[in-house]
Amino acid sequence: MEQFNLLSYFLYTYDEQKSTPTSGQMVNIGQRQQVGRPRSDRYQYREGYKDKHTRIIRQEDFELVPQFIGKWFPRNDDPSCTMQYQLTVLAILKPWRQLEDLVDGFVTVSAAWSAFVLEADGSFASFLENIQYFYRSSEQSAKKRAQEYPTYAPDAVPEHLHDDDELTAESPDHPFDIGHDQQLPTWSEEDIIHAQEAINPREQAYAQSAMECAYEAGIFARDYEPPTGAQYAQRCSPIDKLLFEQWGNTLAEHVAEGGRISDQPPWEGTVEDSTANVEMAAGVSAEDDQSQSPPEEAMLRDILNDDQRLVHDIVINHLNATIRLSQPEQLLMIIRGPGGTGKTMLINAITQTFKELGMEHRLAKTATSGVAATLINGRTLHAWAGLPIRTQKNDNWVVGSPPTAKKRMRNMEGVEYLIIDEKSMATKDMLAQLSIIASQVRRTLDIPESGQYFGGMNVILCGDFHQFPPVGSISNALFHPTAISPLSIQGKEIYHTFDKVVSLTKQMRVQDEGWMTLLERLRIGDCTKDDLQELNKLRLDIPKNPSTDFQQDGWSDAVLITPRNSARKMWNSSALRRHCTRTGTRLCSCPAEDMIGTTPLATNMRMNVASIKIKEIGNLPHHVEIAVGMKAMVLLNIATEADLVNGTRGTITEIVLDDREPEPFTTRQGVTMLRYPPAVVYFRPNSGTAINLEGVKEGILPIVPSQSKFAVTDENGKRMQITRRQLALTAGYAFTDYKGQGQTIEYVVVDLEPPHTGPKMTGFSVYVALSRSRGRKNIRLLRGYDLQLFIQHPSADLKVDEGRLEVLERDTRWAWSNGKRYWP
Ligand SMILES: Nc1ncnc2c1ncn2[C@@H]1O[C@H](COP(=O)(O)OP(=O)(O)OP(=O)(O)O)[C@@H](O)[C@H]1O
Repeated sequence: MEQFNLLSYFLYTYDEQKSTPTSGQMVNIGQRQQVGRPRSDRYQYREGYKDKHTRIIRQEDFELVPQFIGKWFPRNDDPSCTMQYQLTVLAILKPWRQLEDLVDGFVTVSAAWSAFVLEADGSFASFLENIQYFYRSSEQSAKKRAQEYPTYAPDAVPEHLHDDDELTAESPDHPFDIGHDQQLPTWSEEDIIHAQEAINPREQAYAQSAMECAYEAGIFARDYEPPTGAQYAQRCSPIDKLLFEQWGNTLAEHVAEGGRISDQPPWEGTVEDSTANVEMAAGVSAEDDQSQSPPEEAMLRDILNDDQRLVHDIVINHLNATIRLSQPEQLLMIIRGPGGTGKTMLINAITQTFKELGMEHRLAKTATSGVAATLINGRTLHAWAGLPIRTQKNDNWVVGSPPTAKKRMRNMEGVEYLIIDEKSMATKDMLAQLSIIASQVRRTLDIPESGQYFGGMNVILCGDFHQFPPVGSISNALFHPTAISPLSIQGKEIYHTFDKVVSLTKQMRVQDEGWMTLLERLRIGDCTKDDLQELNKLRLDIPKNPSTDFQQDGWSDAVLITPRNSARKMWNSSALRRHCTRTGTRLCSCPAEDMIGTTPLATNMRMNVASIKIKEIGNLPHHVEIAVGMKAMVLLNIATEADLVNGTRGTITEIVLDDREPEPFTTRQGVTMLRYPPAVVYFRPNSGTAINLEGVKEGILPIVPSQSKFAVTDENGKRMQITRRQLALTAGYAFTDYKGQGQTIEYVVVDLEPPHTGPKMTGFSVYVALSRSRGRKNIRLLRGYDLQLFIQHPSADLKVDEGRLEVLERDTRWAWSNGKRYWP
């Protein structure tokens, strides 16, 4: 074995404990008998090393493929890394025990290398050839790409490769021609795109198998060729561009300023999908769907069910006492209720009554997420109260920076009632911070000291603890008993002072009784055998189930809810190609525009950026694919007040290209590769919009590229600040379960297959995903699921807290129904 090199040592030998009988042998006590393969050769380790082990040479027909972890091997034609190349190859192919054996008495590495090359056998040459093959292939594809698409990456292919000569095995880059002076770029455009799109193989496998189910079910064809003859979008003029930028700034101000623009009919925000282009499926008539659009003049309180009405009346009764200056005791109330029981509708009804009484300035509506805030025409709690995103030791978040302090004063002035929706995502820390900030601001506003939490402000927590818990850890959730930091201890105390509790129980979204009871049991992990059979009937991957016609209106644009981004991306990509093929529209790929100051990034820097996580570059993707008429979703809070927030869904109605855009190039796959993000895309949000910009059609909002700034270290270790411009948009045919929270979806395909990587699925995520539809007619399961999530409660701690809330609710209802109206 002395002559084994590192590669052959690992490929052809393995380690085993001396006492274990080897495979291929059968040992009989008494009479030793050998059956099967002959015994393998064994070698002792050197004295002092692994005494109880032997090294065994593998049987001849045993095949292993080596996988080298780490960066690619250095190339043989780059003089700057010749020594590294030679040492790497020697380390792998030359037998050695100590590192100095690599040079074997020679003075220089290059002399040791030459001596070794002279004696090396054929396998050595093919090993080197394989290393170099990678570089040759990479250059070939870069060259091909440059020919196909000259404007896309003019700097990616060096001048000398633009000639027509094919590189062959006899070309100057033969493995033994070391040291000629070709200076090639380290990365090709292909490498950069690979790095940008790099995805964990297990994630990829998860997504790929989701797509296989979709192909089998007839949701997508395996190949689509978007039409290349379709009309190109127009370029804008430099003057138009200024106007678009102005629009972008006007919208952006509505995040920073927080000023209301106009009043939106409250019910508009409760409707998930624009049904304008989507015909109702058989059996669900437009009349059935009246719940979505109450008549214009109706007072929403008139259509509330009994539970909704009880909450409404408790709050308004308190308001009336406040108006009469009766100084009612502080209202700290919890509204509970499974998804679809009308919490959002109730908040909108309460708002309407506040308005009717001329008291809207006394009410602030917030939610823990942007989408939930939009649905109630409110703000995120963080933005409204100026809550710190991350608290650091010396961070003076209580007083806040001057702009934050000013914003808090403006938002809280006059407010006596605060609604916080989506309480499942609120944390104990958040509640404590809010209480401290509100008390501090109210003191500044000269509101008499009450010694109460939130400075005496009335607070209503609304939502369903069975939906997503806070980002990070479930132990931060309000219901969870863990409280270690002073803030969370205080938050827990505050949460426990909420004493008025009402649950909404009547299901208003789901119209299918059987599905409703199944969801009720699923919520508490109490599904029966029949429930599971019922679920199986909805699975698309069970051949005996009746097939669903995915060409039919409604189903033809069904939305996927999946736990993983990888599956979301692949589904969106296919759905977008299907859209372009169906409608004859052009598919454009828009790259992000990255600059250092006014200079575009060099190739190596682009490669550095490609490998950074998208979250660290402001959530603006490397590429965005768009087409006119496509369903899209907004990725950032572009304009909270204009309902353009992270998760807003809508349709792209028009694309206008950047004025610098060169003649667009279309790939063989039918994708038009743009050089810059478009100057503007016009977007029609499904939930309507409260703002109308001059020069823009009603109901449409212009989206201009968003900007993010981030830092990257260059080859010399210097930090460089990069500005990225990109559309904060993605296709909206699939989204993650997290983004599904709070939405009603007309036709939905749900993927519950346990992911292979990352956080596990929970009872919460399964419940959120399955409770988006109105019934079994409109929902399908893409494939299997983890049974456990259906038969065990999602959280024992939640169960305990629910017991406590039930007692409070009994008291609340008893007092109310016995004529005690709480407040004078
Ligand atoms: N009293 C009512 N009369 C008619 N329709 C209603 C009523 N309450 C709610 N709805 C309708 O029921 C559907 C679900 O209501 P809503 O979105 O308010 O529920 P939710 O409890 O907020 O759901 P989630 O927890 O999933 O966000 C909506 O389409 C809404 O318009």
